[in-house]
Amino acid sequence: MTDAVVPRAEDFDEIAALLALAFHGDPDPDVHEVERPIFEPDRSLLVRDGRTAVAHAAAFGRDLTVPGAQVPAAHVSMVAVAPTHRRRGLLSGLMRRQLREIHDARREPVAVLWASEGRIYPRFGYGSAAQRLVLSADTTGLRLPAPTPAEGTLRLDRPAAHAGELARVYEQARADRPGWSRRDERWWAYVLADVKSRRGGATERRVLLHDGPDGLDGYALYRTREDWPGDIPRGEVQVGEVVAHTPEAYLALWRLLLSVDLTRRLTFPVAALDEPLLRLVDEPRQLAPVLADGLWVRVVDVPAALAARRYAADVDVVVEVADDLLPENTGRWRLVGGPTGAECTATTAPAELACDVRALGELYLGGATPAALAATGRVREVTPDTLTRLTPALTWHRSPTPMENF
Ligand SMILES: CC(=O)SCCNC(=O)CCNC(=O)[C@H](O)C(C)(C)COP(=O)(O)OP(=O)(O)OC[C@H]1O[C@@H](n2cnc3c(N)ncnc32)[C@H](O)[C@@H]1OP(=O)(O)O
Repeated sequence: MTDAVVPRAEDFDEIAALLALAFHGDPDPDVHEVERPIFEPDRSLLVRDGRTAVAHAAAFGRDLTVPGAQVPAAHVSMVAVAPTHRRRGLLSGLMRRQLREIHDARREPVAVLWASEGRIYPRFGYGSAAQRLVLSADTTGLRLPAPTPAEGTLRLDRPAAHAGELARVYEQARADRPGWSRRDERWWAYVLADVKSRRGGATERRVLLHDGPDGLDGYALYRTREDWPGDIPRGEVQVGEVVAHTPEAYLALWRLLLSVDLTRRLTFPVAALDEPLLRLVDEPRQLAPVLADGLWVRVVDVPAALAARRYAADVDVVVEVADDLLPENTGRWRLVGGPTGAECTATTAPAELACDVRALGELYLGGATPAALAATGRVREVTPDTLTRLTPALTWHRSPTPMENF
């Protein structure tokens, strides 16, 4: 078996075949053509046994919105180990090397990923940072507040014709949404790609565009799937993302999505924990929200990461961090910051709070409270009242949202 190597662009099909094997799919040239443009070979690591690819992990360079700022983040994905080579430490080797390379390059203070299973990544220091609600709604009789004249007009179309407009709406909203990643043209093409074999029996993707008084101010991406049990219409609306700048746009989009003729169900797997829809419908229980993990954050460079985000209130605290994989992070750090900026430096002062690097990841986007993590034992209050003092600074006015499973 070889040590992990950096693959070449032409190795992509082999890597895609390994991913298909690990994720129980068949190699699909249509999927390959969608994924090829986002593949960054020089950010990938590949292990071969003889001439066969047996393990792979990739990273993509994208900016991530964090509380009050944008941070370059290694977006880790395309992780797979062949069934014949699992549980021999190949993933562990790839994760260790990948984290070391991200750390030493000093460009990206954090790494992020979506996990196929929640138990895989905590051992590598990833913390569940942006949880989501998976909505599986029974829309029968579900009502929203009555429309007001301020609601604008809706247009329905194929998304590819509107990529530029969608990008503008998304980009404007993204600045205030921790957990959202920047999408350049390549990523918009990836997000809007609509491979037939991946539709699961649903229609092609559609875009619903809302025009308010100042033009386009919201959109929704969705599909529908027909279902006629016993000749009774029970179709499903599958919502991918909803972005709206105004309450009127938000309401108008959801009004249509919740009332598509011949449908009785709606799914939306990436609702925010503070999703307004839960407070708008007349029977929130019919949305049947289920809590799930979404975006996991690995703080790779503690002082750079803590200095890069903003804090909702002034903070001055000494934190003792433990990191088994990147020992440079282990030690005491003084964080001084607030709404306009922050500094984080090594210190010999006594610690007021102690935590492992996984807990820092959980706290990083402002979604978890220090007290909740103290209850897990991953955060320890050394000086009384530190948890109470820190909570308003570390949390944020919006729940972080895992917007896109990359
Ligand atoms: C960001 C993403 O791309 S997420 C996608 C991840 N990929 C997949 O889920 C595809 C299918 N699964 C796989 O390819 C492999 O099983 C992987 C990548 C999840 C794990 O690869 P492996 O090489 O088997 O992991 P490795 O041998 O390094 O395991 C390290 C430790 O994690 C544990 N572990 C690894 N995967 C899992 C799992 N799915 N569930 C539970 N424990 C796991 C191992 O038991 C081992 O524990 P130990 O150190 O206590 O013995």
